[in-house]
Amino acid sequence: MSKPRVLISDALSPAAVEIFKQRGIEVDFQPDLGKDKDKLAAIIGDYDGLAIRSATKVTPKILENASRLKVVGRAGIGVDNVDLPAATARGVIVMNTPFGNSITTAEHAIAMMFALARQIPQADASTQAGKWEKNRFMGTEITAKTLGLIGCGNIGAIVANRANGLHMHVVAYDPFLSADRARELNVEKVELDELLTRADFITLHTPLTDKTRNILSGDAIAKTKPGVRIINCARGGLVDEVALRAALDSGHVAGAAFDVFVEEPAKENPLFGHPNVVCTPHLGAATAEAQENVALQVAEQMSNYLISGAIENAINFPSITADEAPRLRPFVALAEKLGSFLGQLTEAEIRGIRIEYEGDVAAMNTKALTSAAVTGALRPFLPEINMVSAPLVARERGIMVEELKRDNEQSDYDSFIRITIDAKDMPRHAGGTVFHDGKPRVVEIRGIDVDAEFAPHMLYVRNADQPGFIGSFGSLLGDSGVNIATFSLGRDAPGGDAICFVAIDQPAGKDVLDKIEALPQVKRARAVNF
Ligand SMILES: NC(=O)c1ccc[n+]([C@@H]2O[C@H](COP(=O)([O-])OP(=O)(O)OC[C@H]3O[C@@H](n4cnc5c(N)ncnc54)[C@H](O)[C@@H]3O)[C@@H](O)[C@H]2O)c1
Ligand SMILES: O=C(O)[C@H](O)COP(=O)(O)O
Repeated sequence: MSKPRVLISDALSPAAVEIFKQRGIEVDFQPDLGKDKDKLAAIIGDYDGLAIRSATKVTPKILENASRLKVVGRAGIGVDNVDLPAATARGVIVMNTPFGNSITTAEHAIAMMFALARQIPQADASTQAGKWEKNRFMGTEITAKTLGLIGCGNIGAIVANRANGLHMHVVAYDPFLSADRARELNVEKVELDELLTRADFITLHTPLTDKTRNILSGDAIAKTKPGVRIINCARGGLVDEVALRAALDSGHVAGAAFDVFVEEPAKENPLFGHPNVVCTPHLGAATAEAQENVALQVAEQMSNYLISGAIENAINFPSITADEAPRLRPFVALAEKLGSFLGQLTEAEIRGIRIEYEGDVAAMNTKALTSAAVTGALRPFLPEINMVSAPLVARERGIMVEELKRDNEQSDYDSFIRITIDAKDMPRHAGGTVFHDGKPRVVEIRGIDVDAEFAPHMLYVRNADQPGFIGSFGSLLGDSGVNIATFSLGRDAPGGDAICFVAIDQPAGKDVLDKIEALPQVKRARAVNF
């Protein structure tokens, strides 16, 4: 098998390159490539992984060309430069490093607050211009002032901690902040309107979503305390820049410090040129420490996924730890093959897929297993589907996916998975397990016990349990030049319904299937491939 290949298309710390190499992954480091979308689109098809910061835009067009891509790793927090639905639909895992640059970004917000309070950039420019304007720069003290946090997650909490150390009073608006957590952080949880009227400084620490876009709108800014200072080190678009400029011009807002802008790179912006505005070019995460943290972490996470299937910090897939990955792998194969078996038998519209987990497997990462089962079931109809895209694909098609878990008191197996496809014509179900050899096996089809390993080419035959069938079936295959590798039989009762599941060395064509179906005992014969 060839080595996985990763492209780094943004300015990550070179520490990432070393990690990829140590893990046996081929790596191309082209730190400016992300800015050239056409060049990226032209070469992305050669890579299994793409490591980025915020300059690379992972658009549907890039993804369309990314035929081998399995993972996008964001060395940082925000993934708004990645088209998540498009990545998910193409089965590409998107992972980030949610904590590696939080301290650094919180420190930047605090630095911005001081820069505003004491007009440090303006005083610096004036002093170095030889003006010595000692009376021009009258600042404001931070101690005992109220800091309003909009968003109190990882970064907001660190800002709160530092602000407490500065003897500020911290109020926070965050619908997901619990009363206990607020107490622990020594912040006062308030509604947005109260924050607006009370805060001397407002700092934003939410992602940009439909709910947070323009959370500081013109109306919200009008409710703020006269003389308020506003800091945005989270995402451009949280504040209405035009309305803020007007409020700065009128003197209602005393200052604004922005690291992020509606349009980036920000070459022009409504805030630029105002004497009380301080801007930095999206430097929140730009410290040597943070960059090393996120680069090392993303390279480790991507390598783990590409080498062992372990998934950490994925935005669009449940986590699979490195310990869990090897235990889960045979069950992923079992779930996918059982789903595939039933999917291949199904010709009518699929309305639902139920996956039952019994015994030890019920305690495993069943979300991943369910995705594998759905992948197998739908792949005969949708060849591009994979474990990442499967839940979305099922949802989009109105297919109900249901998971049930039970202990295994009733079962003969330590672990047992049964899948039922509810199709418009009839439900079909099959169950399987993994033995100590790590090989997935089918042990139940239509409620009838069997015992068969999966093989690349198989025949599935339903027949009446009558004498003479096995002999004529075997002769027919032999006469057709089809060699039987393994043969597994089951029946519900003597003389009742029987099934056989046969591994064959050569694929069986339609002519062979027609001949099998012409045997008097046979009700149905299908070729299935794994
Ligand atoms: N400037 C930079 O370089 C830089 C660096 C790192 C992170 N960031 C950005 O900072 C932001 C915060 O990062 P984080 O790690 O703290 O994220 P986080 O997910 O830990 O915290 C975000 C918080 O926002 C809250 N929130 C969500 N919707 C809200 C709403 N409508 N109103 C109020 N609060 C809401 C959430 O409950 C959560 O507590 C992200 O947008 C991230 O991309 C910027
Ligand atoms: O979301 C983030 O992590 C920050 O916005 C940092 O972005 P950057 O890696 O492009 O500096």
